[in-house]
Amino acid sequence: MNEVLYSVRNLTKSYQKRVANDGLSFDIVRSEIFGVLGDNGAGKSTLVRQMAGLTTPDSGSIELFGRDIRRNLPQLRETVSFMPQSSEAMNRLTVKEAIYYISRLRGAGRAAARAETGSQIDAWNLSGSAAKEAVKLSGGQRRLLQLAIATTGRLPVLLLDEPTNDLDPINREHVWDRLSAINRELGTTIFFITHDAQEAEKIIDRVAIMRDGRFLAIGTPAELKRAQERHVKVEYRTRSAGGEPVWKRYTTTVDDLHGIVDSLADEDVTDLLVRTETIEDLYKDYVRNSAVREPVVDSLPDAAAQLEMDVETHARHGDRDPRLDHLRAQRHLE
Ligand SMILES: Nc1ncnc2c1ncn2[C@@H]1O[C@H](COP(=O)(O)OP(=O)(O)OP(=O)(O)O)[C@@H](O)[C@H]1O
Repeated sequence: MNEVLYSVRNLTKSYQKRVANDGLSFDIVRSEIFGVLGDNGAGKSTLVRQMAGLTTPDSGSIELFGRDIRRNLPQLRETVSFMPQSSEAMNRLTVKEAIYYISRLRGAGRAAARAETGSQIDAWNLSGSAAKEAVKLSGGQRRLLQLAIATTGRLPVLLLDEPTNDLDPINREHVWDRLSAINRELGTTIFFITHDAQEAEKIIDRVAIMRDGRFLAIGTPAELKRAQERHVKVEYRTRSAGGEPVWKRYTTTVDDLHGIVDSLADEDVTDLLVRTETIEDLYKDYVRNSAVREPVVDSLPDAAAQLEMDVETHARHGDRDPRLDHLRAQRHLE
């Protein structure tokens, strides 16, 4: 059942002359995991802060369950838990106290709040710092505390502004696994902003790629990748150029892969990576080429056009290479 939970229409927000959100329209359905990727200053935090009712739009609307959020702030507070990029509100409380009081504020009795505090401390790898004041935590521990606070009380919607910022690789993986488990077990709807596309991709149902206050693309990872069908990335480090090792990177098709890999036999290759394209690759493509791309999934260039673009980019950079010649011959680009 695709019940629309959030409905955002023509949302516009400017700061002085800077347009931070430029006519955004999209829905979030119940129990989905929706991620927003975008470059610095794209307008992501502005968007999520408006969805949390903390910033007022200049124009457009944000509805939650069909009702304007600004006219229903009590409903918003009971339904939505927002984790900002940073917060000092709990600085003077210990980890244990912060979670306990949030649990109480969200309706738990004393015993239930104590139990929830214990389980949240375990769930978010905070047992080593339970008695520490928030102000004395490291950046990563503070992020884990923010996540513990956001998920305390099991509100049905989570809005998370960069949930894995400051975290080491193991905790990053843990956070994505945990968010996925919360979504699966409780049906929690999760909307987040991230720069951690590679990891986030594992749990995302839909993703939007944002730049200059607009969505360049929005859809499921499979929809966005449709245009890159059968595309693979080949990256290798070689010393054959003489002297210093250099990394070389190509986008190619599965059909052309054999020729490329065969040709590497004559090179002094020290590292080789062959992988399918990720959402992070798509994000970089969209952001770098945003001036020439149309802002909807349906108008993504087809696979051949994408390949042509990549090969031309290498050619413009004067990157002459036998493998590129091979590609050009294959695709009759010259
Ligand atoms: N309170 C504010 N006053 C003035 N300008 C602001 C304010 N908040 C954001 N902006 C501007 O609006 C634009 C979008 O900012 P926003 O924080 O939404 O971007 P972001 O995509 O979240 O960036 P980042 O990934 O760097 O966190 C930026 O140009 C920023 O300088």
